[in-house]
Amino acid sequence: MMGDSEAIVQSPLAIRGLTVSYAHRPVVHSVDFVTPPGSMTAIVGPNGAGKSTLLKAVLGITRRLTGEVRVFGQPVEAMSRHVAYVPQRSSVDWDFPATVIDVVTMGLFRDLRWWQPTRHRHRQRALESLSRVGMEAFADRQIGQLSGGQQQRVFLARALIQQAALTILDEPFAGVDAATEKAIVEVLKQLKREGRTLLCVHHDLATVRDYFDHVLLLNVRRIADGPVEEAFTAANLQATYGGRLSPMQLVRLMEPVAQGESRGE
Ligand SMILES: Nc1ncnc2c1ncn2[C@@H]1O[C@H](COP(=O)(O)OP(=O)(O)OP(=O)(O)O)[C@@H](O)[C@H]1O
Repeated sequence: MMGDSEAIVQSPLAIRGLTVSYAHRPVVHSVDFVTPPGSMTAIVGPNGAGKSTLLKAVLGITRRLTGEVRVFGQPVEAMSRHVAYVPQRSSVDWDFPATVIDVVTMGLFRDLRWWQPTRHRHRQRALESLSRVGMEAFADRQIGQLSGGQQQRVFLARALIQQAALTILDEPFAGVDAATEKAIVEVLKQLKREGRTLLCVHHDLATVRDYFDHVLLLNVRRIADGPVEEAFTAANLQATYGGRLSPMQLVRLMEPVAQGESRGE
């Protein structure tokens, strides 16, 4: 049986007592959460539940009021090269003049020195990442000329090039078509098969059980977390979403996914 401290050292992400406040109002309150290695976790909760804020606080983009974030037992600040981040597409200025390959190569910035020109080897790595998301042909395109789904694939390629142990994604399926969603899910599942850990803010409750093996239900506080079959229950969803989910929606969400069937298709 693994002790608490051992579990934290082995865990790609361990959060303890995390609180974030805006204007003295806690929007994330006293959250404890540990990801098992190689897991794929959905963070779900209603609008304004603090999901994006939690991710940003983990990454140090937003200031933590209290709490501790550890990556494989070390403070996250010392482990940033092992953590890749796919931000919300809407949070980025896509008019900024940059090509697709520029954006993907940015994923290597911790390996580059300012005096080093981007080497042929780096371009090759960027092209490999782009080919994993079906975007190799767009390498020299301006990012402002891409569709929403293509932008999302480019962001994913930027995370892939990092070969990080932990990848954090904020709504990677928002505003993408079914084909892109399927392509992204396949890439994420492949990362999981490689033993990498994924943590993903996700809005579509109907696909949680098909795409993810773990879930964190959040509404300012941690309502529940664990393997999907244990934590993604009608009672926990009710506690997280309150009256926003009808009894019929809850019943549908509890129906098992048929073997070989993907709810996302
Ligand atoms: N920079 C900010 N300054 C002040 N308040 C903020 C800021 N960012 C977020 N908030 C507030 O914090 C709360 C949590 O926001 P957050 O974006 O983390 O929620 P979310 O669960 O990701 O929501 P959604 O599902 O709508 O994306 C909201 O009430 C939001 O208005």
